Amino acid sequence: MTAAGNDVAGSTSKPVVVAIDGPAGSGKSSVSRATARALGFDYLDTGASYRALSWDLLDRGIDAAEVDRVIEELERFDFRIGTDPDDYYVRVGSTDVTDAIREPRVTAVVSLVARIPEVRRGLNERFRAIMAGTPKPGIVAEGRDITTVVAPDAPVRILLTASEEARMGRRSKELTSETAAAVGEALRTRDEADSRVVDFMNAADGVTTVDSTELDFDQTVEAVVEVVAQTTRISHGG
Ligand SMILES: Nc1ncnc2c1ncn2[C@@H]1O[C@H](COP(=O)(O)OP(=O)(O)O)[C@@H](O)[C@H]1O
Ligand SMILES: Nc1ccn([C@@H]2O[C@H](COP(=O)(O)OP(=O)(O)O)[C@@H](O)[C@H]2O)c(=O)n1
Repeated sequence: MTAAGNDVAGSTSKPVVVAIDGPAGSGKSSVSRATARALGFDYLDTGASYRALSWDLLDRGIDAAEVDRVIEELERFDFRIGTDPDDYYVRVGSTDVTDAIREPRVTAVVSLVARIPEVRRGLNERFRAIMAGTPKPGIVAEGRDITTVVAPDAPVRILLTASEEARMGRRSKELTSETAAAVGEALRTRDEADSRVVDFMNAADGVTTVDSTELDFDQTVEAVVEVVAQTTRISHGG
């Protein structure tokens, strides 16, 4: 798999980027991580950085609507993320926020933070630096605008979708502190807000759609790995 990855890039020095976008609950994080593991690649969860910045703003009592203060905070935002699929962590300064960034209070403000263009530009620069700096032969990067804005030239670009019902069902299974109805409503509201900023519901030109509605987790990972393998074959002229 490692050698195949280098073939996609056509070089041993430039890491292969597998870009994956999709709505909340489509399986981006879990499927991307498992795909990275299967390919011997790194894994970049871009949503975690939007969440970490949101956590940091809440921690400092900064209102996400105060755009100037958010931008100021972004400049000093000391953020670290683990890109090894077997060693995932998220840190802000010396605080481990891996679990805290999933709390509903963070989820509730993240779209407000993510709609600020300066925030997107600043974080995108960090994502590109992380992708370019991976010591692995490739990196699976997932979010909402990886296939279109962050890495539009990636050799493999995938839109991972699932029906709203399936996505809500998966999410309500994992968050036990909230009712299924509350989880569903929060997810719908967030997708709506996020969709106003970037289109992650329709595949852009050249982006392959993987619909996981009828697939279980392992089948979804296999489907994504197959898209990567197909790209490799195409690059070989076969
Ligand atoms: N194809 C699938 N079938 C069933 N459950 C899945 C599938 N893909 C992902 N999941 C589960 O759904 C939940 C949401 O997945 P996650 O990776 O967090 O999605 P996202 O990052 O797109 O919000 C997780 O608990 C994950 O294990
Ligand atoms: N590339 C990205 C990734 C996330 N985001 C924002 O970050 C939030 C959290 O992303 P996430 O990937 O952790 O969300 P889930 O789909 O895992 O719930 C999203 O709701 C978006 O507001 C973004 O704007 N662009």
